[in-house]
Amino acid sequence: MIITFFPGFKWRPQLKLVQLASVENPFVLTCGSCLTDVTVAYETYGKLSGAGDNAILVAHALTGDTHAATHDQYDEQGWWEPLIGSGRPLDTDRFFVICANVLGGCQGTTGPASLDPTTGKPYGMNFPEITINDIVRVQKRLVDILGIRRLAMVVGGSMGGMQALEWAVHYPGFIEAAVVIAAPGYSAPQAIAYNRVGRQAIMLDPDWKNGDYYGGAGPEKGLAAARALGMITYQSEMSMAYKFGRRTRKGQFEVENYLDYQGARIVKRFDANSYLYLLRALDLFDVSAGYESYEAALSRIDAQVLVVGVSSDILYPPHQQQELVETMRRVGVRTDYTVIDSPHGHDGFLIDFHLLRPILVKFINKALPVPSALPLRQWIRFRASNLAYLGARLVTEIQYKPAIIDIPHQDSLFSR
Ligand SMILES: CC(=O)SCCNC(=O)CCNC(=O)[C@H](O)C(C)(C)COP(=O)(O)OP(=O)(O)OC[C@H]1O[C@@H](n2cnc3c(N)ncnc32)[C@H](O)[C@@H]1OP(=O)(O)O
Ligand SMILES: N[C@@H](CCO)C(=O)O
Repeated sequence: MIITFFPGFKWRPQLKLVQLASVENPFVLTCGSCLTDVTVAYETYGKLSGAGDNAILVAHALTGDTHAATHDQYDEQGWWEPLIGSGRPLDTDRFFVICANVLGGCQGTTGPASLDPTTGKPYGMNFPEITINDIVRVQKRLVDILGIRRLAMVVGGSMGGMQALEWAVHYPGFIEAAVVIAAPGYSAPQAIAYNRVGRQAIMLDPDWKNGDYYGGAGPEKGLAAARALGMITYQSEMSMAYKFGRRTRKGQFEVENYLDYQGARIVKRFDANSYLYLLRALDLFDVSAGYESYEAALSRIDAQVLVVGVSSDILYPPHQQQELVETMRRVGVRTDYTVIDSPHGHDGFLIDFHLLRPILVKFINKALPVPSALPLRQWIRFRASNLAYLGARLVTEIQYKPAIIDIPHQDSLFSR
């Protein structure tokens, strides 16, 4: 087993590592290349039932990791904290929740920063091209090894939503339900265009060194610029107006400070080569790849599917989800569709938990009904945690005033 070389890899006590490919059992990628060592990092919550049928796979987005939620009160909050846990929509009293770092990532799973067994050095750009289908097939090896007979559900937003859809198409009969949030059936040219510019920012940084920068300074400026571009596409005109208005600090607009901050943060926690490979996997995503047509691919689905769009998403706008939904319905897939009315843009799926909670609960109750009524204690805990969360969110919303209204125009900044 070879673990990742990336210094930003964050070890957590609950992280588990498993080797899913070896020389005897290689993993053949869509591009035809072979990986003879695939290690996957994952975290789990709750208990697997004796029948191995209560597992939910949570698929993370581009720079996500295995830590979707806390394991105990001392633990750091996860990126989907309000949705996973006892009494929450992905109820760990009932479900066994798994979140694995994707193939090509840098948080424990094999990716470009891992050591290439043939050279003993990090793969860098020798890492083969990967696709969402490859990511999902690695996850299938993981769930098989964990003793899961059939997944109750796969759920994710953005790149995670693409994985959920890919699961439904590639493994019909193995998953009961899929939730596809803020993701299309295939990447549109505009999304590919953003990714292209992001990749160029990294590759034009002299410190990128054709991907061979491990052990030295990496392309920090390039990665920060790529992330800044990404962050713009994850938000909306309205959310930026709300958050930053035209306020300035330290001689910059606040929105510039914000992008600088996000750029500085990504270089500490993410590997630039992983960023390149995963952006490419997003570009290549087309759930119909390898099938006769889009309809033919989607008609394979026998899971119940919930598609959720975010009203202000400029990256994968709701009309892309609507097209996916219409096609699925046309070919007979049981499909629910909702658009959350959010000002937060694409990343609303990481922010608007108060909107996602009831949608997920309703869908789970429908697609995965509880065999018998919930015990009273569990029901009370569920309702109480729902109310507490809604209360906290209401307070935040009230404080969240549109800053743009009373911010004076500052010409001086433009002459810098
Ligand atoms: C998707 C997965 O599977 S996991 C990956 C999820 N994580 C990410 O995407 C990381 C990058 N994205 C973010 O940080 C996003 O903030 C979200 C989507 C997670 C949350 O969004 P919001 O709640 O709207 O937070 P917001 O964007 O306002 O603030 C985020 C950070 O910017 C900082 N910030 C806000 N305004 C400014 C500013 N004007 N100048 C500098 N920094 C700022 C905040 O302090 C906060 O810092 P922290 O994360 O260290 O606490
Ligand atoms: N903000 C997400 C990407 C888009 O959803 C992430 O960094 O994973």
